[in-house]
Amino acid sequence: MIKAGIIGATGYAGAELVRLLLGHKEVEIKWYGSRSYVDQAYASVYQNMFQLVDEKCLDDNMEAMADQVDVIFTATPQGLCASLVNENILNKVKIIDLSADFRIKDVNVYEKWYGIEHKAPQYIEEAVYGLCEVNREKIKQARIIANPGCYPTCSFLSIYPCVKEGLIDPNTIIIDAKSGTSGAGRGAKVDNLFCEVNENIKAYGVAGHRHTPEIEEQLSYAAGEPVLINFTPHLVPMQRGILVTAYASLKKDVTYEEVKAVYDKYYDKEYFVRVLNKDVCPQTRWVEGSNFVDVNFKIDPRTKRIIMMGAMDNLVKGAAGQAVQNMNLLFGLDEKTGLQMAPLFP
Ligand SMILES: NC(=O)C1=CN([C@@H]2O[C@H](COP(=O)(O)OP(=O)(O)OC[C@H]3O[C@@H](n4cnc5c(N)ncnc54)[C@H](OP(=O)(O)O)[C@@H]3O)[C@@H](O)[C@H]2O)C=CC1
Ligand SMILES: CC(=O)N[C@@H](CCC(=O)OP(=O)(O)O)C(=O)O
Repeated sequence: MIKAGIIGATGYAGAELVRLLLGHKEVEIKWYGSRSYVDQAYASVYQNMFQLVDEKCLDDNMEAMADQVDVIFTATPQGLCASLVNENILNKVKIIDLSADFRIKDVNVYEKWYGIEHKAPQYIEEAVYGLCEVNREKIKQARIIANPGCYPTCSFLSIYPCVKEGLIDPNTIIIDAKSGTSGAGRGAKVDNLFCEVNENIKAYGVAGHRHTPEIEEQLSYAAGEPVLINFTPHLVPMQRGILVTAYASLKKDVTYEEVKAVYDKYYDKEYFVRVLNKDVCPQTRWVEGSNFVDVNFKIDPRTKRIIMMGAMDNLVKGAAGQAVQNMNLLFGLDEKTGLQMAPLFP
């Protein structure tokens, strides 16, 4: 059995990790880490875990945790994982960080966009960006996994084949994305109150959202050249789900069949990326609660642009599910272990 500890088990991403790991036949959760609920029963914080989890919440002592577990998930605010990790810990356990601390290779870019000092820049280079569909082999050898951001996962996987095969001019990419409010976490914020969110849709972080450099960096690797994008997220009155609609100029005339062949080349063997049938648009409801990303595209011959679309559950493939997928790779398990649940509907 793999022994797991979660720092931030009481947040939304952490709670989703608990749900997924309870259903994983090779994992035992040994440490439910919290900041505000230390010594309180985990099931008193999340009543869905009544009679399923008997343990109490513990603190965020990563050193002590590292003596008791094989893998530590950090589902905590930006900066916390970097402030805790050290060589002694990394010699004992694998770290899967759901925050952005190790996603961006240039520490100056991280510090500029996140507005905080990076406390462990010495580990940025060795950390592996945990997008399994792209970095599978590197992930297997890693000590630290930088679990990708939710918007970056959905955006990148929707666009990746077109960039990788040079079908589009990557510097014309515009990404319009929408997220349910669980993406903002459980912490109380006025912007996320029911009256602010319900019956409303709003853009935020326009021309400045912190996921912009993460998406640009990954697209740059795929394109083999620096890529600049426009990225606009929107908050929508749903609990879960991310929908991405991305636009880019085609470099040449292409047919549906040619582009479909490109998507199939990258995703035919990828269980968690479903390329939908012609003219079917991804919808968040058809991936909810699952680790699937549904993608598709439509060519607009009038404007010579292509519209690339993706839908995903921000808490599953966008966070906890992807973290479990990474853990499976790290421990030599079938990548799908514990993640083969069908999407939830209605
Ligand atoms: N929500 C999402 O869809 C996604 C989130 N993520 C990332 O996952 C991480 C967690 O996000 P999310 O679950 O939404 O956030 P939440 O606000 O819901 O949860 C934050 C968690 O971190 C704990 N925490 C906060 N401050 C500290 C601290 N100083 N020391 C120890 N623990 C602390 C909280 O503990 P307590 O509650 O006990 O105070 C809580 O368990 C973030 O880095 C986020 O970017 C990534 C992809 C998607
Ligand atoms: C709706 C909402 O607020 N979403 C969050 C993104 C989700 C998240 O927690 O970010 P990571 O994926 O980088 O960890 C945001 O815009 O900051």
